[in-house]
Formats: sequence, C-alpha cells, structure tokens
Amino acid sequence: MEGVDHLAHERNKSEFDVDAMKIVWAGSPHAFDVSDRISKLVASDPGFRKDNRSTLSRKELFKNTLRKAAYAWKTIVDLRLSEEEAAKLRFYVDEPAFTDLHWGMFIPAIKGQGTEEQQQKWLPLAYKMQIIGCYAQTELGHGSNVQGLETTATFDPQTDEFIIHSPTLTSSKWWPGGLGKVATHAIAYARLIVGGREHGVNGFIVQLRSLEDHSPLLGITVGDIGMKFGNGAYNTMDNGVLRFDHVRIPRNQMLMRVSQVTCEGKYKQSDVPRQLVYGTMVYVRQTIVADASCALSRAVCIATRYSAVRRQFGSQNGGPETQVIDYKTQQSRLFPLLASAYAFRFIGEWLKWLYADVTQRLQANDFSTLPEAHACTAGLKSLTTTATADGIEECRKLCGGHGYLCSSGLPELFAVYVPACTYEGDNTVLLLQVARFLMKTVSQLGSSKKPVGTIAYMTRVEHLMQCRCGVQRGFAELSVDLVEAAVAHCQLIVVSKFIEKLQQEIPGKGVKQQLEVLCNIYALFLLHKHQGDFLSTGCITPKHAALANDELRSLYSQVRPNAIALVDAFNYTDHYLGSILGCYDGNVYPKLYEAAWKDPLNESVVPDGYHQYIRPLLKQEIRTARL
Ligand SMILES: CCCCCCCCCCCCC/C=C/C(=O)SCCNC(=O)CCNC(=O)[C@H](O)C(C)(C)COP(=O)(O)OP(=O)(O)OC[C@H]1O[C@@H](n2cnc3c(N)ncnc32)[C@H](O)[C@@H]1OP(=O)(O)O
Ligand SMILES: Cc1cc2nc3c(=O)[nH]c(=O)nc-3n(C[C@H](O)[C@H](O)[C@H](O)COP(=O)(O)OP(=O)(O)OC[C@H]3O[C@@H](n4cnc5c(N)ncnc54)[C@H](O)[C@@H]3O)c2cc1C
Repeated sequence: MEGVDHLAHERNKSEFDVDAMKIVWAGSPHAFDVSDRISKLVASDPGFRKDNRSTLSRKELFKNTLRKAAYAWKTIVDLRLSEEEAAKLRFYVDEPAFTDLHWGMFIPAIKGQGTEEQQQKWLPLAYKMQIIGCYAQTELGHGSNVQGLETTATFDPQTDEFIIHSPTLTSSKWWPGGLGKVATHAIAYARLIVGGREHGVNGFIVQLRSLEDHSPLLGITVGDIGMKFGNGAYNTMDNGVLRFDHVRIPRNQMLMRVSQVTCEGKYKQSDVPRQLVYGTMVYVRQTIVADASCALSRAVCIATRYSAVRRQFGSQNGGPETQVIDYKTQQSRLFPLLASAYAFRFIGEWLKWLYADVTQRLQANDFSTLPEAHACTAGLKSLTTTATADGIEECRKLCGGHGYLCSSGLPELFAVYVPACTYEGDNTVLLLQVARFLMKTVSQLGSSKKPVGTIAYMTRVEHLMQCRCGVQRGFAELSVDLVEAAVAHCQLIVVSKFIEKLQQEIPGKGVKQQLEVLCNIYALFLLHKHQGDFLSTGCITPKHAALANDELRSLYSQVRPNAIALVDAFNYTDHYLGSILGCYDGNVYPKLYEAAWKDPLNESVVPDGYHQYIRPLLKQEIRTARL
C-alpha cells in the first residue's frame, strides 16, 4: 500500500515533542535547518543515487564515485554553498571518497602544521580544488609506531631542497586514502635528516602527479592497494601505495610550524611541543567521535523501525502476532544501543568544544591542556568506534534474516564503518595512550600539580593516592588491566557529559524526560554489563546490582512507546538510511519483494551458465562437458 504510513500508530503513541528533539539532536535550530535542507537536496537529486553500489564492479564503482564527487563539487559551486553546507552535502552523499581526505586531513594538516606563509600559498589552491591532497603517513611496515617510519627527507644545502626517499620495501607508503588514483599532492611523513643528523618525523608537501595529464612525476611510483572488506563499501576509496626514488622538493615544502630548517642547513625547534606534528590525528579523532553517533543512530533507526514492523508468534484468537519490539529480550539489546547513539551525540558535541578550546589555547601558546585533549580524543575515538561497530552488527542480528540482505543497508554500513576501529590509530594502541596519561596523573597525585578537567575526580579516589608510587613499574605487564581502566575512565566521561547535558535547559514537551530515561539506561546498562567488576571491587552490593536490573526493565518499558519517535528525531531521509527495513513508512515487505526482482541475477529467468554447467549435471553429461 503505497503512501500509507505503516508506523503511524507507533508515532501516535509518542509522549514528547519530536520536532524539539530534532533540534536537540542537530545541536541548534541553525544546525537543524542546514542538515534538513541539504539532506533533502541530496535525496531528491538522482545524481546522488546510491542503491546500486553492491552490484557494480570495482572499476565501475570507482568511476561512479569520481562522477559523484565532481557532481557534488559542481552543486556546491553552482548553489554557492557555505563551507558548513558543503560539508553536510558530502556527508549526505554518503560515499567514502578522496574528498574526505582532501578536506578532512590534507587541509587540516596544512592549517595545523604549516606556517602563515605556507598556508597562504597552499590553502587557496586546496580550497578551490586546483590541487587534491592526501595524508601519507602509514607505511607497509609501520602504522601505529609513527616514530618507526622509514621514509627519509634529507636536506641538500647545495640546491636548497629535500630529497624524499623510500629506502626499503617496508618504507612504501601504504593505505593513504585518495593516494591510489586521484591525489595530486600528499602530506608525506618522513624522518628529517639535516647535516647527517636525524630530527624525528615531520610532514612534507610533495607533488605526486602532473597537473596537466595526471601522470606520476619523476621518481614517484604510485597505485591502488587492492580490494578491501565488503562489496561496494570502502572500495569507493582508492587507498594507495607510494614509493619515492630520491624525489626533490623545495625546502619551503617542509611543514615548518613545529620545527624549521634554514637554507644554511640549520635545524631549529619552535617553542611549541613536538607532539603538534601529531595534531592532524587529534583533529580527525575528534571528528570520528562526532561521526560515531551518526553511524550508530542510522543502524538503530533501521533496527527500531523494522522491529516495530516485524511480527512473530503470539497471535491470539486469530489476531495479529506480536511486534518483535515488544519482546523484552529485543528491547534489552536494542534500547541500550538507542541510548548509546544519544550518549555519543552529546560526547561528540562536548569533544568538539574541547578541541576548539585547546586550539584557541595553542594559538596563545598555552599548551597545558594538550595532554588531556590527546587522551580524550584517543580514548573516546576508541570507545565510540568499538561500540558503534559492534552495535551495527547487533542491529543486523536484531533484524533477523532480512538484516543480512544488502537492501537492509546494514552489511554495507558495517563494512564501511568497521575500519574506524583501526584507522586514525588502532583502538587498543589508543587506549594504551590513555592508560599512560592516567598513570602519569596518578604518579603526580599529592604533588602541587592538581588534576583538573576530566581527571579531577582522581583526587577523590582514596585508593589511587595509596598506589601512586608503584604506577611507573610494570606498565607492559599490567597493560591488559590498564586498557580496561582506560575504557572505564572514558565511560565515566561519556556518562558525566550526558548528565551535564541534562542540567542545561532543554525546551520541548517531554524532551528532557526522554533524555533522562536514555541517560539512565546508558549508565545502568554499563553497570549491569560490568557488575562483576563493580561487585568485586566493593563499589556496589548484590542488592544494588539487582535494583539496577529492575530499574533497567522499567526504563525499557518507558522507552517502548517512544522508540519510533526517538529514531524519527534523527531526521534521516530514506536516501541517507539506504535501507528497505528502515524506511520511514514501514512498508517493508512490498519493497523487499520488488527489490529482489531488480537484482542482476534476475535479469533472465534461466541463468548464464545453465547450458555449460547445470544442464550437463542434470543430464549426467558432466564427464563429456567442457568445463
Ligand atoms: C563519509 C563521511 C566523511 C566524514 C569526514 C571526516 C574526515 C575523516 C576521514 C576519515 C578517514 C580516515 C582516514 C584514515 C587516516 C589515517 O589513518 S592517518 C594515520 C593515522 N595513524 C595513526 O593514528 C597512528 C597511531 N599512532 C600514534 O598516534 C602514535 O605513534 C602513538 C601511538 C601515540 C605513539 O607515538 P610516540 O611518538 O611513540 O609516542 P609516545 O612515546 O607513546 O608518546 C610521547 C608523548 O607524546 C604524547 N602524544 C602522543 N600522541 C599525541 C598527540 N596526537 N597529541 C598530543 N600528544 C601526543 C604522549 O602522550 C606522550 O606524552 P608524555 O607521556 O607526556 O611523554
Ligand atoms: C580503511 C583505512 C584507511 C586508512 N587511511 C589512511 C590514510 O589516509 N593515511 C594514512 O597514513 N594511513 C591510513 N590508514 C592506516 C591506519 O592509520 C593504520 O592501519 C592504523 O594506524 C593501524 O596501524 P597498523 O596497521 O600499523 O596496525 P598494527 O600496529 O600493525 O596493529 C596490529 C595489531 O598489533 C597491536 N599493537 C600494535 N602496537 C601495539 C602496542 N604497542 N601494544 C599492544 N598492541 C599493539 C594492535 O592492537 C593490533 O591488534 C588507513 C587504514 C585503513 C584500514
């Protein structure tokens, strides 16, 4: 039944103002307006169609991505979209592409690590896309260990140039997105060598391809690294391999905000900390946290709508069967994910604020909050991406068999999302950074350096004061426990920032009450999941644990009538969701049926290969067949 809203009865049950919740989710009325307008613009333009990705070959898929990126750019220019609107457009086009790295890493790297002069030269070219950049840090042999990179940048005072070289196979750059087939330039990370002395890893702007015919420049070997996990999915991206054979670049193409090399061959270090060379990663980790809530909310929206449509068992007197969303077991798997989507939204918002704050301080040469910003971005990136990847897979299972169909949107979402647990820092490696920060803080307890911000609570934990002397010993031996401690620390940040959000004024009938229910679910679900730890450390009693479980059950019942409205508040178009199971009107079965017939396998009734392989089998002629 086209045009009928099969979820209308669910929408009528909701007890809060959905439009007001949409504003809370978007962050502000302005952000809602931009997001709403641009998502509809993309959804209504056939040029941004994406429902055929899983059936295209890699070459077709990639060419289609190039077309879409060019079309998106034309739309941005023709409609004179602002930077904010353009970023939203790329987001709603929803296809990983070289442009993510150009706007998301290449430009931020120049802004963060380039001098004023370098920014003036390179940024206008990059903003107009007259050059296209990528971020070439990882090598075949080293990704996590940035100090272990092998590419060299040796200063030649005779010519005032750097010689960029890949001395070994393992020094080949490997993975950078956009590098394989598109980027004209890279920020390449290499060990800086001046006058025979090494000065650590630094970034260099290196031109890779001709701006006339796109052919690789002298000394550059470059290509794509091959197919990745999943059909379609991240294969729209040209992750690349790159080797340098004594490639010469002018001296002023070393990014020189953190350290400089003069034409006489003198190395100078600014008074900014060396860690600023890692600044682009801090920036991107923060955007990844903000994106986690988008990916998780998308999966949750699909699973929630479908759970209200799907019925199994429980028919009485010939009446309808039970909606699967009414099963307590379904609720206990789904609603904590719904709560997590909201929790991650707010932690993403807070992290954006923290990042803006640290950036402002850095500009004023105040570096005091950098370690906390690094720990928060690293830890929250790890926590939210792990939970989101696991959450998407759980949503697929919550949709039963149909969740496994590409038309559910969930397999592709998982395949695109799961590398977020690895890129921008392997999640375990990042948690070890948080653990290092926590241990350093513990060792300083009782000194004049008082912990502030997200670690202020440490002074209130009696036990920590007692163990502060021994923390620098046995880090590696205790790393498994330390990683768990790092996760707990990050969860504490998420919960406390959710609670802080609720202390603000939140307009709209019933909106705050719904958020309170979700916040309680988020916190109590964690307590339930880790009750062993809480009980064994004496933080709670068995009675507390039982009470938490009772409360969770009651909270799930409170969410149930509002579940559909809570996912409607994400304001996702059917185009963005890309899921038959999650479509707004809930008209799932006719759409699934229709989609099946559009599969290329159904183009002919008798398949290609029948005469060659099936008929000889059936006729027992397999021995004489030419296979
Ligand atoms: C369709 C949607 C589009 C959305 C668009 C969004 C854009 C996003 C695009 C997403 C696409 C993703 C593309 C992926 C890109 C990449 O993956 S780029 C490569 C990323 N690589 C990594 O993340 C590598 C991870 N490794 C590291 O970060 C580091 O090497 C390390 C693990 C931190 C260790 O470094 P090392 O120098 O050995 O450090 P330590 O000795 O451990 O520490 C020294 C001190 O420095 C401090 N520190 C470390 N890192 C930072 C930092 N980033 N900032 C500030 N400080 C840092 C560390 O804490 C130590 O401090 P002290 O203890 O005080 O000494
Ligand atoms: C889709 C995708 C896109 C990417 N895009 C880019 C890009 O644009 N530019 C770029 O430069 N790079 C890019 N990368 C590379 C990415 O940043 C690295 O893969 C990532 O940093 C992890 O490093 P690694 O591959 O060396 O993992 P490894 O460090 O080799 O990890 C392997 C295992 O070892 C463990 N491990 C490693 N070190 C430690 C330790 N000290 N203690 C305990 N365990 C440890 C890890 O936890 C992991 O389980 C991309 C990667 C992917 C998958």
